Amino acid sequence: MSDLLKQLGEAGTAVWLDFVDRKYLKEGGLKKLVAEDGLTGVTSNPSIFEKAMGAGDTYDAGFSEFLGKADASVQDTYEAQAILDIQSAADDLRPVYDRLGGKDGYVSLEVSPYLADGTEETIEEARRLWKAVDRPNLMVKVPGTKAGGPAIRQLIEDGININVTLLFSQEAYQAVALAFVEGLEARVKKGEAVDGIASVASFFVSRIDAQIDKKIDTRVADGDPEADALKALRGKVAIANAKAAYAWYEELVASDRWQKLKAAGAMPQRLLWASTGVKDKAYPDTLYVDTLIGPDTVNTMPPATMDAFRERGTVKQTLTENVDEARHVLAEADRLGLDLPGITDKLVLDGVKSFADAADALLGGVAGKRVKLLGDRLNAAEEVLPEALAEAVKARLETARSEAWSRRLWKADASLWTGKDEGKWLGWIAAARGDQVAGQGLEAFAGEARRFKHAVLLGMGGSSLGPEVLSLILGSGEGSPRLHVLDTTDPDQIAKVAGPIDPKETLFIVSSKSGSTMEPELLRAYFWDASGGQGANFVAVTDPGSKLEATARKDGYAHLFHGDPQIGGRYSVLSVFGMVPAAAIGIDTHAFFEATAPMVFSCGGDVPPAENPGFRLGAILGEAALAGRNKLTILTSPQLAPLGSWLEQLIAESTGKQGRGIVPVDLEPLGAPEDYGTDRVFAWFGLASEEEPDGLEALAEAGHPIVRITLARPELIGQEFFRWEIATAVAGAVIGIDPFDQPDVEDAKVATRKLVDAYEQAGSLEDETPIAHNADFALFAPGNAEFASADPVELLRLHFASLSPGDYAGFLAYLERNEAHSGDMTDMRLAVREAYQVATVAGFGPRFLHSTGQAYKGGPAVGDFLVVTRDPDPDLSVPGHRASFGTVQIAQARGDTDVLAARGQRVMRVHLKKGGRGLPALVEAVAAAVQG
Ligand SMILES: O=C(CO)[C@@H](O)[C@H](O)[C@H](O)[C@H](O)COP(=O)(O)O
Ligand SMILES: O=C[C@H](O)COP(=O)(O)O
Repeated sequence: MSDLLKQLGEAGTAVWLDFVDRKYLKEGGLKKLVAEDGLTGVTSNPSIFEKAMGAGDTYDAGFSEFLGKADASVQDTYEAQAILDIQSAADDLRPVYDRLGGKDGYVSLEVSPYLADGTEETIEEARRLWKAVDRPNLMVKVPGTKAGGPAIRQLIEDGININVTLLFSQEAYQAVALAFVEGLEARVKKGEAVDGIASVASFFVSRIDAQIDKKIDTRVADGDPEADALKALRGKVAIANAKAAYAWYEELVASDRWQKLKAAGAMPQRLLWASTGVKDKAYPDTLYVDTLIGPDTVNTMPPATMDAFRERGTVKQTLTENVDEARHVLAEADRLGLDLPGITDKLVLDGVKSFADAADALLGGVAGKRVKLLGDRLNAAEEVLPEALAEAVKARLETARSEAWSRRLWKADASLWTGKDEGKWLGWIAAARGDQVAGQGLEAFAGEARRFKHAVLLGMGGSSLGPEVLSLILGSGEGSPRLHVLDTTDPDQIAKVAGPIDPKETLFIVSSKSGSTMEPELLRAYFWDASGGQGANFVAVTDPGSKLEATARKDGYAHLFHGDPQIGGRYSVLSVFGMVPAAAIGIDTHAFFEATAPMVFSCGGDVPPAENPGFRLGAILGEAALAGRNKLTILTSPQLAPLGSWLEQLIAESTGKQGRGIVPVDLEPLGAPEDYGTDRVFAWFGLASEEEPDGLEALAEAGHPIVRITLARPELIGQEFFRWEIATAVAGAVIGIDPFDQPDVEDAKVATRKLVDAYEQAGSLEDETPIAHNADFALFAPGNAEFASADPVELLRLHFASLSPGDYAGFLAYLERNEAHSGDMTDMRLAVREAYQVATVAGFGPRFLHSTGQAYKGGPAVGDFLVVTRDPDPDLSVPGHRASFGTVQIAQARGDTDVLAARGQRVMRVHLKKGGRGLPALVEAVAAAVQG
């Protein structure tokens, strides 16, 4: 066997291997090279790990062992394996390191390429990797970018061995060489040792020729008059560039400045030739080794180059040979306008990008394997999309990958949306790991709550819908109270809850982020009075400093739980707003977060968009909306049905604004494919144990887009909270809106407030004149608009007749939310859907005002609304207020109807008459109207 590689090492160029792979290490490949070829080092980079881990199953055992220990992020899952490989390679090289007294025997591990622009992050990561690998013969690789320079200086000062990578130009090399010197000098100044600190400067070779040669070939083909001079430079510039760098190195180590450090024991930063596999097959495959041999250098070779050199390399001191000729080559390149500086600048950027791309591919691959290994610990999602949408989603995910959306979202980068204050609204990400509730004493509170028979939650929207989902899907624990959610001003509904409970045996949870929302304030006043002012039975959940906090303190509430001001209401279920009520009813919040964690990690900033379930879903929702499929139709198995109300608020309030966005459609019974227009996307939620309804598959077959989500058990519902929060934020980025504001909810609140204030003054609401009426109901139109007929059914017919494809019909009832009313609403929806094949939505007021109301007012102006009111009987008065609950409810209906009309929606109000047949009469009239 040839000993050319050994000779190469003896000639001063250390032989390093540019390759790592677990199987190779396990089979003793590296040890063999050390023994037979005098190998003294190893380098790795993101592309190398991508090749090693991306294909095959070598790493699967390692991944599953790691995932078995604890759930972990994709980055940690990958990194744990990379560190094991690097440690193993370092151990194989340890005898070399010991034998050479630390002069060689190193293994390199690169910091994340995503950090190439961040000095502080690079320093932090390098320190972390140094500690984690815990081997003296590790070199941490740091890119020699602008941000990398100061990091290198600091890390050398720390005493960490550094391999500076991605060096292409003389300037960049000289800058990092000086950073290295400065780092050592800083140590000397502090009286710290400088011996034993190793560094290499990785100067890339073949990539330069690949670019220069391409330029030369184009110009020659184009008949450049300097064709001969250009051709003479082919395959020469990269080597000349490397030789010039070495010449500068020689000057540096001869300088007084360096000699002082040398006297203190410092080792020089060797030049390492990287990218030494030839790219042009016309060149000898040992070109970038043969030509770059000289003292105190390193050549890191891919296996094929190493094999080639072993067979036919030439060992000769070439680096210091023909230096003048090298300078001439560089001068010629300059004279001929080949723009080496431009090329090297671009190569740095391309290099960072290509390592980032490799890291994306690697992390994407690991994410895929992780999903398989997690099995049903992670909720499944399966998508069936029509071709055009599938293409658009694919393209969006690729854009999102190259623009680093997942990392940017996790870093709260507002430029992902409209660049306003979005970055201040991402507290829900940390909350999903349980961070927001940690230390709030939920376990003790859960224990205390067991003395109550009932728990009544008073709150709206983000403060009520999440807790309702948790209580309806998971139920109360043994011995813990039952939860009743009151998010209404409807007197019947309030009485339904107030009637059966004994306030002394009831825990009241007053929940309002702002602490100033009207409904919970009125409900608080009502139940405070009913309880006889029992502070021990009340707890408050609110943001710090709110009006509710002041009330809770004044009235001696048993507990005050603070929310995070960086979490908007609809994103707050995994913070105290969801978890305090959950704890109160005996849900083990610790176990809940543990069950949620796999999705939080799957949706992590380190998981590229295509493999990231939250980003995938967000891309689907966003692209579908852009293509006119903006009605997200929620279908669920019976047990998961309560999720829809929470989802409605999240989607509608986050995306429905500026005339754009997604209108969620919940509780509309599943129909046949022809019942639906082309404006739908379907989301199905089911438990693995439940049967999927027939008909779902028919929708997919008919070309409707469907995402099917399956949970192994109900306790995994927290995963859907997080998946959909991420997806909604991403859809917002695709649609181009701020998913964290709700500009139109406020308008309805203002309109209501005006009416209620007027009532408090005058004792009555302003009179209105119906446009038509019959024995059962009267019809009102905003602004008392003129209508063509006085026949209510005819007016309803005209109202619905304006529906065209892509529109939707809405039924908004300011009534008790009960089964009978819900059933009647469903009947009206189905009648309209059957007649016009449009999407239909329904909501109970004022509950929907804090949820879908945003999209109805601010979203696409294609809604056709019927608002239903009645005079409550009996009404309920609110202690300390002139206006009763019933009056407030009517005021809310009238105020919102006016705002809807002002936003260009078609809207009519139907007032059910006292003594009439109620909602069934309207059901009949609607059926007659749409059939007529
Ligand atoms: O460690 C280093 C440099 O320190 C090497 O792994 C370096 O990244 C590689 O040699 C290059 O990335 C390979 O470049 P190329 O052959 O793909 O052009
Ligand atoms: O979703 C939010 C609702 O409008 C309620 O807001 P709040 O929690 O500040 O009372």
